[in-house]
Amino acid sequence: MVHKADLVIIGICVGVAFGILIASLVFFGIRWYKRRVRLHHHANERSVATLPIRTNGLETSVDFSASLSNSIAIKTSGFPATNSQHSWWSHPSKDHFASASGLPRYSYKDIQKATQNFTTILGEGSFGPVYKATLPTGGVVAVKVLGTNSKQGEKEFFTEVTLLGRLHHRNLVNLVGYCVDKGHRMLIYEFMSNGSLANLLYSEEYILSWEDRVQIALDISHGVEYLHDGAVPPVIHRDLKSANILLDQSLRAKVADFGLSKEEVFDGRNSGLKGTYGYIDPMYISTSKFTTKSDIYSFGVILFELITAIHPHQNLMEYVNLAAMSFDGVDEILDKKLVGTCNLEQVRSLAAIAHKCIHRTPSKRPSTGEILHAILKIRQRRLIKEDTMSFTGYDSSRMKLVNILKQMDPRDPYRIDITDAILEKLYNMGVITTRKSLAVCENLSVSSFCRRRLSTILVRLKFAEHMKEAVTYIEQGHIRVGPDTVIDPAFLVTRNMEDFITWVDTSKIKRKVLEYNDKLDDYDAMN
Ligand SMILES: Nc1ncnc2c1ncn2[C@@H]1O[C@H](COP(=O)(O)OP(=O)(O)OP(=O)(O)O)[C@@H](O)[C@H]1O
Repeated sequence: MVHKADLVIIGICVGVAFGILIASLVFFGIRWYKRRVRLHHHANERSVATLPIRTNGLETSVDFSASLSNSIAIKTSGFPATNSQHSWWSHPSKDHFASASGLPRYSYKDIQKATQNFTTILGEGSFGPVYKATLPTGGVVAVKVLGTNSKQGEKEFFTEVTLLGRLHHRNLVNLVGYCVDKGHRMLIYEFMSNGSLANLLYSEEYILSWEDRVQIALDISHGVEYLHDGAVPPVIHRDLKSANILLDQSLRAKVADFGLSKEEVFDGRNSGLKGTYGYIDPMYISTSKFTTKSDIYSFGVILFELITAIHPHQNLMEYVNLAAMSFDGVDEILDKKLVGTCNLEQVRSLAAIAHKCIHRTPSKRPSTGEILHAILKIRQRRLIKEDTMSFTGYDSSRMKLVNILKQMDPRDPYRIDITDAILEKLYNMGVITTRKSLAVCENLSVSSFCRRRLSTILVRLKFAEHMKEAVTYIEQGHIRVGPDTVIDPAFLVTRNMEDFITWVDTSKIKRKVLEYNDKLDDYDAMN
């Protein structure tokens, strides 16, 4: 009996102890849970559980806690320490470590001071002005101020902060902080001292060398490859263009403005399209489906810009399509600042890659990895060192001329008739739109591409007009234009109009050219 009572007491004690244990677990569990909820709530600042980010063209939601842990993991591996950014500012705001993105958050006052009360404007984009900000430590950043009353802007703002907190690559323009204060929203980026690729490419004064351009193409492909294949989930840029490629002090290129949901393109009505005209994949226009291959199309357009320095808004594609009609057509549309300074074989190889990128069928366009590999091969390929005149270009141009001349009637004593035959040929090729003489061709209303191509041909043909037994002499490697004058055939294939004119001015040939032009005028008068 006693034995039984002992057992009951022991049972009760064990039960009570077990109860206390369970109660403690529940108590601490609830405390832990509440703490987590508080932290989570704090992380979302305004009790927003998820924020939309754009991935692969689809709206999706990112769990903040996951995004936070991701951003921290990324930052510790590749991003300059957040603490060092903290020390850039004299009085960082209290909650400068924004948990949403893992990026530091700064006060309006901080930025106002760093931008000298917003007087250091760098430029203005569709989201608002961008200012240069100098930090107390001397560090420089770029501050993009988003429009205060733009609803879209607010969404972009959170989208970008969240997304950029997770993304990091040396060929992306990194977000280094942000500001939400008194209704102001700003994105703080690393400063790119050489501005945009578009600015440099289209500047009158600046010359981007061929080597720089190949390196820029490589840098862009690295950045886009990271977005497409390195980021999880993958990111489609949606607005790749030369204005969104920024260059640092060593001219290394970084992709900017990714992760932004762009405004619709305005074309007089609601287009529903996003991106920038001239860079938009035609397949996206017809299907409204935006994929990584649409980015590849835009990248192809940038590659053609690098080769030609022709802006997509200035009929770049028209030039490209016409140039595609012959193997070396791209030589004719090569940026004139590069003529004689680069290897034409490399130019053609890069153009071939660009052509693949703009293939009509998206699935036939290469991946960024493939593009990267192909550009690397161009750079690494051992090519014969050439001086200012590329022999590849020289030979092919010379052959072209020889072929044109060969197709003329060599028995014809009158050069004027030869000219006419050439015109006929150019007319049939679609290079010129009317069969007038060469002398007036320059004034014809031909497309700008044709004019450029025509001027090249004109330079060559004007010489041809003064040749005696032109074909024979060209084939022998020199040209006799009179009893005493032999022209270096290199001038026949020069693609630099200015060099040609200078040379003509200082040579005996000038008189001949003038005589020839007079003859043509007479010929025109007769017809
Ligand atoms: N991180 C940066 N460093 C230096 N300059 C910058 C930086 N970011 C933007 N800029 C400059 O600020 C200007 C505006 O840039 P922003 O990205 O807002 O517009 P955009 O790309 O030119 O046009 P859009 O917004 O229509 O795409 C441009 O001249 C750009 O070169």
